[in-house]
Amino acid sequence: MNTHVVDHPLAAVLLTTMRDARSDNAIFRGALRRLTHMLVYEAMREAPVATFDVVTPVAVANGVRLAQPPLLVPVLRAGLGMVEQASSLIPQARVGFVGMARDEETHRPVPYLESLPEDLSGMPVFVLDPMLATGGSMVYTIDLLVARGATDVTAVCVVAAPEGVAALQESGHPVRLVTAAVDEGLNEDAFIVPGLGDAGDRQFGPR
Ligand SMILES: O=P(O)(O)OC[C@H]1O[C@H](OP(=O)(O)OP(=O)(O)O)[C@H](O)[C@@H]1O
Ligand SMILES: O=c1cc[nH]c(=O)[nH]1
Ligand SMILES: [Mg+2]
Repeated sequence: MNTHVVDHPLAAVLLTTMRDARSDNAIFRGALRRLTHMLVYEAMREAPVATFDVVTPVAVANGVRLAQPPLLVPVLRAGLGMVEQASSLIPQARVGFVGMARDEETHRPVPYLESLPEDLSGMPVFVLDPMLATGGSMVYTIDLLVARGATDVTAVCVVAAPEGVAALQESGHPVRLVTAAVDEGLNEDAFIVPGLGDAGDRQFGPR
C-alpha cells in the first residue's frame, strides 16, 4: 500500500493548530478545512485528465478537465469537517456518506448510516476521515465500497497511527493513504499519541 505523508510547512502549521488543546471548536474546524485543501490537492496530483481545445481571447490552447472526478465519502461525524473543502476543490464530485461511532469498550466501529451509490465500478473514491487509529472504521468503510465494485480508494486523513496503517495494508483492499502525519501509536483507550484528541468532539462538542 502506498502511504503519502504530506510534508509541507503550511500543512505542519495547520496540524499544530489542530493538535493544540487550547484550540477551540471554531479554530479546530478552520484548521481542518484549510488542511483538507492541501491533502486533497496532493491526493489529486496523479488524477487522469482529458484534454480538449480551449479558445482563449487570443488563440486556441490545450485545455484539460478531470477524466473521472472521485466520489467523496466523509465518515461521520469527524469527516464532515472535510467534505465542504474537498467539494469546493472538485465541484463535479458526487458525495456519499457513512456514519459510525467507535464503541468505547471494544474500540470497534458501530455503523449507523450508509448512503452510497449502488455501483462504484470504475469510480475513484476518496474517504475523508481525519483520524486513522486502529483502522477499524476505515477498513469497515472500504469493505462497503469494495462490495459495490470500487477498485481505487484513497483514504484522506490528518493523523494516522502505525496500527491503522498496518490494518489498511493487511486488509488487502485497493487503497492508498494520504495523511499529514503518522504518529507514534495508540494508548490503552485506542487514542492516537500524541494525536489531537477526539476529532468529532473537537469540531462539534461531545456526543
Ligand atoms: O481507526 P479507528 O480506531 O476506527 O478510529 C477512528 C475513528 O474514530 C473517530 O470517529 P468516532 O468513532 O470518534 O466518531 P465521531 O467522528 O462521531 O466522533 C474517527 O473520526 C474515525 O472515524
Ligand atoms: O485519537 C483518536 C482515535 C480515534 N478517534 C479520534 O477522534 N481520535
Ligand atoms: Mg469521535
